[in-house]
Amino acid sequence: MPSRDCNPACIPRTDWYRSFAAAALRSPAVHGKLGKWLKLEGSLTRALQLQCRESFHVDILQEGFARPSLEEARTLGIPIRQNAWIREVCLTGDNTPWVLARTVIPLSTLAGRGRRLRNLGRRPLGAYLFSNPEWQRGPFETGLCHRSSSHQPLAARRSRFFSGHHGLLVGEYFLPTLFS
Ligand SMILES: C=C(O[C@@H]1C=C(C(=O)O)C=C[C@H]1O)C(=O)O
Repeated sequence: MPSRDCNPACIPRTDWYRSFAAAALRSPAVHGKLGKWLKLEGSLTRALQLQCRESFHVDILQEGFARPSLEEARTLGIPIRQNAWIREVCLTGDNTPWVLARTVIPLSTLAGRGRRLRNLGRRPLGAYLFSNPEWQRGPFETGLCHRSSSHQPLAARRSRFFSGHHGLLVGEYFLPTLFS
C-alpha cells in the first residue's frame, strides 16, 4: 500500500472507476434487488454484515493523499488542484468481494476531529459516520455502470456526507458477486 503521505503520483489510478462520471452511469431508475441496495438508507456496512453468514471485513486497496478527479473536486467544491485524502476499499463478505468504495475527503474535513478519518484502518468508514450524529448524508446519485468485463461493478451509488461546512464524497460500486 502506498505510504500515507505520498504525492498524487503514489496513488495509482483506480482500475474500476476513478470517479462517478467515469463509471458512465445510465438509467438511474434501477429496480429489484439491485435497486434495493442502491437506495438503502443507513449504513451499507451494517447491511452487508447482516447479509454475511461467516465473516465481513474491509480490505484497504489504497489510501493516501492524492488529487481527486476534476469531477470529484467540483462535486466537493474544492480547488481542482488540491490534494485530498482518498480511500479505496473492498467490502468483503464471506471472503467474497461485494462492494468497491472510493471516498474522497477534502483537507479541510481532516482538520480537528476529522483527523480520525485518516486513521480508520480496517474500521468501516460507516461506523464512524453513523455513530456521529453531526454527520448527515445528502441525496444519492445512482445508476447502472457501463461494464467492459463481467467482473466489473453492475451498479453504483454516490452521496456526500456533511458535518457543518465540511463534507466528504463516498462512491460505492456493487459487484456482481453480491447478487450471485
Ligand atoms: C459510508 C459507509 O461506509 C462504508 C465503508 C467504507 C470504508 O470503510 O471506506 C466506504 C464506503 C461505505 O460502503 C457505510 O457503511 O454506509
